[in-house]
Amino acid sequence: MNLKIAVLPGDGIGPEVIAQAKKALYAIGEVYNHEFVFEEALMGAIAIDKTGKPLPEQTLNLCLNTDAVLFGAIGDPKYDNNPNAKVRPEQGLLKLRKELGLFANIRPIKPYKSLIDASPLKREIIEGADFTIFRELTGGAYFGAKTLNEEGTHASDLCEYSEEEIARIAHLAFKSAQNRRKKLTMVDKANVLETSRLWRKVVQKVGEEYKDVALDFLFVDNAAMQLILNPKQFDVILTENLFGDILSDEASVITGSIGLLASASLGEKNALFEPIHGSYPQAKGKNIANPIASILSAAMLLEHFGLLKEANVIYKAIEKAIEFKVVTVDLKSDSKFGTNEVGEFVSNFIFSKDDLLYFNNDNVHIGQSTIV
Ligand SMILES: NC(=O)c1ccc[n+]([C@@H]2O[C@H](COP(=O)([O-])OP(=O)(O)OC[C@H]3O[C@@H](n4cnc5c(N)ncnc54)[C@H](O)[C@@H]3O)[C@@H](O)[C@H]2O)c1
Ligand SMILES: CC(C)[C@H](C(=O)O)[C@@H](O)C(=O)O
Ligand SMILES: [Mg+2]
Repeated sequence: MNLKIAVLPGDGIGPEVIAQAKKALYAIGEVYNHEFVFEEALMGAIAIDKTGKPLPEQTLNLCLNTDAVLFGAIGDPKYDNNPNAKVRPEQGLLKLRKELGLFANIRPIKPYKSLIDASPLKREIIEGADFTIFRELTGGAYFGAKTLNEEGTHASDLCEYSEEEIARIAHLAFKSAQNRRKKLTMVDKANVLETSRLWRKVVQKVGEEYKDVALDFLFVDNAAMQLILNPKQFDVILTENLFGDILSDEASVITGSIGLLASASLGEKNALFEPIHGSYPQAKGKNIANPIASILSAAMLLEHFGLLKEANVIYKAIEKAIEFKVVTVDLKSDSKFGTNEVGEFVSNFIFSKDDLLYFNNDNVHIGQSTIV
């Protein structure tokens, strides 16, 4: 298969983790005879520094005219700590999501067996948890009208949703539930918010077309608690933009690190793949950021194009990296391995075609060669 992939490394740890995802895709291309053509472009704080804009036209045009986008992370403390900044890195990402029509952000959450103890939650609570969050990505308070009065003393963010915006992601979430354990939990704040009541009404109506899926509802405050108390109860969670953002960071704790969580952002025509974490500026340039979320985002990209065998090789490589403890310090505080070594392990695993992997003397070997 030939795929043109726009790569937006972004800020902070973005370039380091995306380099590892690219390595994995390159190895897949070589081993399975696919041609992946990568083209890099600017977005975020780095784009503001170089062009004055967080999403330059050139980047947007590239993303609109490509098969898929692989995105790292954006954001920089110089903007986070300055509420008066009018131009901000995050505007680039939001504009890109809107322009590409990426209304559904899919965030799978499943702890790895050998990492159960990396989570601060008890084994019996998280073992067997396996769910996916469908987060609406182009509506809600993120995109509604924003105001700030002249004195700078009063501000507002309008939260708006239309029936159509809710229905299109609801269909995707129900279809996903049909292929899983057939349960969909809609999370909202329908006891307070008008938009949430519209969500409930529309989701109930859409649900009539998916009678084999059990639909239930949770208020978001309770959902935040249930995620930690009993995450096994969830199969597919469907929610609006802001709640999905917050709940998915919370859910990452179940897996042991936010550095493990990947996502796919899908629209009618375009697709973007991104880790759920941010630019983690404290780790920039230190070779300590976990690249697994980005590598798994690349695997989701392959899956999106029907390259299931190839995606599974990456999933297996990550499982092996975790099993052999070739992981970054977020997962093992005394680890001697960094971002690059995890990425090397994964690409070596792909090139080795799963050939006799073993561990001795603190090194991982494939066949006769030492790979980390
Ligand atoms: N999609 C995105 O680009 C995105 C997402 C979230 C935040 N941000 C931006 O990132 C900047 C920092 O935000 P933040 O500190 O709230 O969130 P963050 O996700 O960057 O980091 C929060 C914490 O998560 C952990 N973490 C994150 N990524 C990790 C990784 N790959 N490996 C290991 N640990 C990791 C670290 O402990 C870190 O302190 C801000 O400017 C914010 O706007 C961007
Ligand atoms: C950086 C920010 C705009 C973004 C969001 O809130 O959507 C991030 O937190 C995410 O989860 O992708
Ligand atoms: Mg977020």
